[in-house]
Amino acid sequence: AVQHPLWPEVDRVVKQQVTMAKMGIGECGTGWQLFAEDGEMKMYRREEEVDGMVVDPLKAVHVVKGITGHEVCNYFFNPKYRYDWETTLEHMTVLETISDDTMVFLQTHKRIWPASQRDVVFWSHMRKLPNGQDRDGPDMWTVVNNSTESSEHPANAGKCVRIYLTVCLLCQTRVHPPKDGTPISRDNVSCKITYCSVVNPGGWAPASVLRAVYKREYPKFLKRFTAYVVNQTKNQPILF
Ligand SMILES: CCCCCc1ccc(-c2ccc(S(=O)(=O)CCO)cc2)cc1[C@H]1C[C@H]1c1ccccn1
Repeated sequence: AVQHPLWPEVDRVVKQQVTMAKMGIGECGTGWQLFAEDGEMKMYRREEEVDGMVVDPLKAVHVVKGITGHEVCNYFFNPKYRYDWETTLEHMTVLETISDDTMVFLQTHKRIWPASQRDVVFWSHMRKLPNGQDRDGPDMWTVVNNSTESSEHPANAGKCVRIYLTVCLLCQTRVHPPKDGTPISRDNVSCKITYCSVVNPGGWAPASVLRAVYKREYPKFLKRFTAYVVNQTKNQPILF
């Protein structure tokens, strides 16, 4: 089949992001600080500035009972659910559907005082990853979101400042088969979620404001999103 012009970039960025997401916090270089913890959820960030702008990379690890990696990635990737869990979203448009697992989005996010409102254009790709090592282990699933250009929606043409991001959601399903050989239920599955993101806020915003926003928004986002998936799937057959 004819390749979409974005495909080589999608494939390269997905492989690069999954490799980094698989690395433990210790292997990801130095300077990571734990900045939020809530039960199984641990959030780390590294303080980094590019041209005087805060672009702190973020890495969160969470283990959620009762859901699978395939289910988590479906609810993160599929636009029809996004308004349900993405609280900072003001508007979302699907600019292009490249395939059933690759789409291009335009999103405007709610303004965060005193900074100006932001928007973002990104491709989003969902993929099942071969479970290299232990053959019979459950698969891993990922969604990678990466900023891209759009000639119809040039950066900073309207009221919004364009932000640039790379996000990787990497999910590993864990099954704990019941001792008595009864069929597997949601009590026997859990999902290890690794969420990595680097957001360049585009135009200038005070470092103190950005860091306060990230500190507040990221834990809220991951807790709300995972609770949403648990609630959506609880009475449905398990999707491995
Ligand atoms: C002055 C603030 C400038 C930056 C505002 C802003 C915009 C978009 C985003 C963002 C855009 C996409 C994603 S995603 O993971 O791809 C899911 C799809 O929506 C994630 C986060 C983040 C933030 C920063 C608030 C911070 C923040 C952090 C987690 C959630 C919401 N807001």
